[in-house]
Amino acid sequence: MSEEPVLHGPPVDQARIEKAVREILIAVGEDPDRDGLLDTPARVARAYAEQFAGLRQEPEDVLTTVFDADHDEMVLVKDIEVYSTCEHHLVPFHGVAHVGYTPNARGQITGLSKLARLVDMYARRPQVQERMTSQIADALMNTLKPRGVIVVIEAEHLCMTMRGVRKPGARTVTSAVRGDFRESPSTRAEAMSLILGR
Ligand SMILES: Nc1nc2c(ncn2[C@@H]2O[C@H](COP(=O)(O)OP(=O)(O)OP(=O)(O)O)[C@@H](O)[C@H]2O)c(=O)[nH]1
Ligand SMILES: [Zn+2]
Repeated sequence: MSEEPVLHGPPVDQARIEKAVREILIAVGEDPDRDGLLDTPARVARAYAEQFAGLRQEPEDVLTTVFDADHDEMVLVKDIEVYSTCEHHLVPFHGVAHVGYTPNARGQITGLSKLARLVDMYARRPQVQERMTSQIADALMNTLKPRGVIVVIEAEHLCMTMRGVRKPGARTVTSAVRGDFRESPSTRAEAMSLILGR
């Protein structure tokens, strides 16, 4: 489905972002009134409204479809492309997320796309990778009540590549395991081998 996401709370204050971006341009020694930069503050405001839309969404807005199915074994969606914004430098980090769960005894499952939507929702906030990983796992546990959840995110942080320590290619891997993935080493090992077996 391509429906517009439900957003809660006041809309992004675009005028305020525009004012701030103009100030930043002046502060770095640019002329915000030159031709190429005239529309930049408004563009950044629109881009931020999109990049941070997840601040005004909750998991229930995204995990809208729950089916009863006769399947109570692992479901895993691999290689969900993820773009987020590092909350320390406001530059992107990007990579892939792998999200798996074991349905509960009733065999309750959700639409596969909803797992990717959940990743997107948390990615569209100022983030650190560790928190985003746990938030996705906890949201799935709370809404779908599965027997367990595993979330693994592999990402490259532009704050580590384009600036600062400058280590292009360094990838950060984070994982969050809940329920049977935490308790049972064999369940976790099965998921990890499916995730790593490309
Ligand atoms: N744990 C964690 N750290 C992150 C993430 N994104 C960025 N960082 C780190 O946040 C840290 C911020 O460190 P500071 O020393 O406060 O900032 P800084 O002077 O800009 O640090 P450098 O990046 O080392 O130049 C850096 O080490 C970043 O690599 C993330 O998702 N998780
Ligand atoms: Zn950063």
